Amino acid sequence: MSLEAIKFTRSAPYELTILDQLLLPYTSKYITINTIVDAYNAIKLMQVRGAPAIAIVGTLSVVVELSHFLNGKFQGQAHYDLQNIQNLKLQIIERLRFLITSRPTAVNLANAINEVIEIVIRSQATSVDELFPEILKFATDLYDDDFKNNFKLGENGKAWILNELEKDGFKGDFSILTICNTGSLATSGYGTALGVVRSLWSHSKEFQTASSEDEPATKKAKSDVIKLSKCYPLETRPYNQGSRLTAYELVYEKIPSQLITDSMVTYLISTLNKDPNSPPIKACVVGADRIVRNGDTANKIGTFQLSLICAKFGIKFLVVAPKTTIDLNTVHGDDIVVEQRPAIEFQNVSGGIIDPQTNQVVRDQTTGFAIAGKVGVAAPGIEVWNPSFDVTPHEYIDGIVTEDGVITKDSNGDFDLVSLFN
Ligand SMILES: CSC[C@H]1O[C@H](OP(=O)(O)O)[C@H](O)[C@@H]1O
Repeated sequence: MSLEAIKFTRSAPYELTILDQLLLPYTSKYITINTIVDAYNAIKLMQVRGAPAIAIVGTLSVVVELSHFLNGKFQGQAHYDLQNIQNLKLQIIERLRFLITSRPTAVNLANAINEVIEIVIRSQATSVDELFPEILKFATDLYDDDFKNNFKLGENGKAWILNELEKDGFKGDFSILTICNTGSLATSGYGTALGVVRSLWSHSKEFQTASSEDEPATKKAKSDVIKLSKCYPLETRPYNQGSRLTAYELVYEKIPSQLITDSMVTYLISTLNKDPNSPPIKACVVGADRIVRNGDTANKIGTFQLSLICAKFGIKFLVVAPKTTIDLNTVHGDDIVVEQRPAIEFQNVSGGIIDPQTNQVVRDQTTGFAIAGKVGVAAPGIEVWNPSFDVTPHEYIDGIVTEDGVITKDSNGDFDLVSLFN
């Protein structure tokens, strides 16, 4: 098992490989990215996905492509005029603008690639050799900053949730909801919203259940400690990032969890939160693909209705994302372009072939890889609507967790995200 979505060799020969997430959770297989077009295809197909991860893979693909040209690996290639730096710059920019179109909603990719374009335009380099180090530095800094920021997101989100529950007079164990995949598989590692779950679970482990020799007062004190007891990831139809990827990460981390379908949320909350013996759901953490100036947030389809359900039940609803996911140039969520995915991704379900006798996935005897398969789940001829994301109005968001802290709304119900960049 591996949770490392992206592997990159930081010295020559530069090598970029990605974990093919279409094969998870049954097969861990890395595929090599040699060119910008390889990255475009892998991102478009969602072999790699998650707003931060696709930005990192996109920028690193420029590094490996240029390094291969420098090493003569692509002899006779048609893309670049290596004898004329101005022509070369225009050719790189053209390929970068193509890369951005692979997934239009997640702003991280566009933000990162536009910064690479700026580097290319402003560079005084007179050759690829001189331009290459500038792009390499940007790409590796993006990777490293994302990883550092994810731990800050986790800690900031953990502290805010625990503090809010304490302010509400809550005591003891609680549960948490999350949708899609926002963990190590969507980022450089640790994750955004799922990083908050990881940080909350680390906190809980400090207060393992009271041992038998503990004094009664100590036992009571430990039982009053506000701590995460369980995570409920949503399956996240139709691509099943929750059941395939988040569940895979939660099992790997041994975080107590129970997978639910997207349609079970309301009934789970209404029954669990009435049961005095069950840790109630008190928070929901979700990722983001684009947070616009007023706080409206594009995220995986199903997030908007999840926010409405949380509002109904008084459950804290947090968007967790690095500042690279904020788009101040777009003011309102109505102006976000929501990517439509192919109907076939809804009409079919992909996974590992199951042996009906053992109910275990069937594996290739040589490679150990699961035998992949698809089954149709929609009536032939029925039209489908398959938006990859929806837009949650900021009214239903209690806080936006960033690496610089948790932003909450002012007395007018408005978020001030501009202050994050001053
Ligand atoms: C930290 S990942 C952010 C975001 O990306 C996911 O979408 P996809 O799996 O289609 O790339 C999901 O919306 C996550 O919340």
